[in-house]
Amino acid sequence: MLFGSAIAALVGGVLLFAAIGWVVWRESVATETAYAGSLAASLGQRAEGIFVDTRDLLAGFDRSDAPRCSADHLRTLQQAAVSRPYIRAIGYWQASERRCGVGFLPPEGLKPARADRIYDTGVIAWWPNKSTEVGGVQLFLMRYGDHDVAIDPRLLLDLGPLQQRRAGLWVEKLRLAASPWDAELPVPDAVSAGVTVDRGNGVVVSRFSRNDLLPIDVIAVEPLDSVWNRHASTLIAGAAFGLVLVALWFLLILRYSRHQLSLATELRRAVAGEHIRVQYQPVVELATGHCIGAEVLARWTRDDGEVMRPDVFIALAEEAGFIQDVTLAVMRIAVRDLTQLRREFPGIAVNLNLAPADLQDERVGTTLASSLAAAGLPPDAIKLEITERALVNSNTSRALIRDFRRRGHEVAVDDFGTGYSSLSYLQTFELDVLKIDKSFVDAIGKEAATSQVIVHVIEMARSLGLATVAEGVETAEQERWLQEHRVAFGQGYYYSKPLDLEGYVEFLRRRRTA
Ligand SMILES: Nc1nc2c(ncn2[C@@H]2O[C@@H]3COP(=O)(O)O[C@H]4[C@@H](O)[C@H](n5cnc6c(=O)[nH]c(N)nc65)O[C@@H]4COP(=O)(O)O[C@H]3[C@H]2O)c(=O)[nH]1
Repeated sequence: MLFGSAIAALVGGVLLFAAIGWVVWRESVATETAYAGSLAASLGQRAEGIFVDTRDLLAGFDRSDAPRCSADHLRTLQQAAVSRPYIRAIGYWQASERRCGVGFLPPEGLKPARADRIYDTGVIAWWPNKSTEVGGVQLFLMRYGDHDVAIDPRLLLDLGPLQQRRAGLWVEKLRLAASPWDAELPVPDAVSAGVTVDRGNGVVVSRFSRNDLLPIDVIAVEPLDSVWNRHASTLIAGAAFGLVLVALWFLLILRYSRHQLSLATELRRAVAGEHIRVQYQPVVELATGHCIGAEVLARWTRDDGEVMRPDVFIALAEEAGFIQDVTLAVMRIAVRDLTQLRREFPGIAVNLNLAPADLQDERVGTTLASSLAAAGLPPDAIKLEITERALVNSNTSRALIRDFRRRGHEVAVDDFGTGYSSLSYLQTFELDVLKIDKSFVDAIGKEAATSQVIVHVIEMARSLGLATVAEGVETAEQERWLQEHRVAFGQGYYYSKPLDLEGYVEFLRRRRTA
């Protein structure tokens, strides 16, 4: 069972780790996808900017007063060409002939053939071809007004550190530039605008299109692998860290489980070896101050002297499945002590705590009956306390409670108010006493919301015909309040802490003489 929870913890840890990994990976892909989209846009906007700047430059030349092809005119053109790396030459046209120009030109000057396009924007374009080739590079010519420029198309894409990315620039259907220059790229018509994740080909493809001056398209392609490569180190570091955490978590759970397991074994040994002790906490009649009995509380001191709290070791025995052995051990001591107590204090009774598992079969009931009979004690010498969570809706527990009462035991519901039992639910069980939980008694005289709940609990008990015992009474003020509200019995440090048998006998003697 304990190892079961260790395995569950491991599976939970691994699942959590996987979930975190998946989210990190998805975020990485999303970031990269967004970046790939913005890559096409930024490359496209830059190319567009070059065209617009060039058009403005050419318009400026047309406005200049310098006599055409004069030294002044050519100097102005030269300055403009030098300051723009993508401009290889600037020329002046008269009618349909290039008259003069500057730049890196063949000896006979540029003699471009017929223009390829004349756009409504006033731009005239020559696609790169043999007649625009200078120094082995076919240039893109763009004329506006009476001037033109020869642009090195390779410089239209500022590629920067592209890594495994590929990008291309199209003007109309013509691929003007690409990086790398022979990059395999889909044509713009085959790609929808924006960003597309093409898992089949393992790429993210983005397209940017603009038609302000010329119709341009930029396609950028990014392999999904490169997303992994870029984020691999972060993911691996995260994974390693996560694995270390899961391993630590598992070791911790394993250690805890082993500790619990060895603790359970030690407890089982203590129960079998009759090393479980008990203490008695007096229950007092509030109207008279008489002690009418006590609650039996189990005590366990470990082999190394450590005193274990009962709510810890009772839960451990429940989890490990031998709580009935603990109940029977406590019962044996209580019956033995009762024979002594009853000689001096006839009519005294003790309350025995039953765990939910004690109400699942008849073992506790039959052993209790035979033990009492063997000791010559009447059944009313032992009252039974059942926690609210033991009042499960089972026919067995209902029948067993009925049997206990038929045999003459009073049955109390313990820690009432800490569970979710309603009045109508309680009605379905045959009970005698309702023990009001300490948390409600604590709230007496305080402004806490629970301070009102106790009033309802008392009324509820009354309407069901149940006697009431207030648990955890610590002050005279609480006692007074409980008396005023006609609560029958009280138990708590105000009267006494749990006592060994000798201490309890002393307590009873003092109360008798008081
Ligand atoms: N602060 C404070 N505490 C007070 C006061 N009056 C009583 N108590 C404590 O409240 C607990 C009352 O027992 P419980 O509600 O049945 O709660 C018990 C009961 O549920 C369980 N338990 C103890 N013995 C047995 C047993 O033999 N069998 C089963 N099944 N459960 C047991 O362990 C729980 C804890 O027991 P204990 O540690 O002995 O703690 C006891 C007692 O020492 C008070 O005025 N102030």
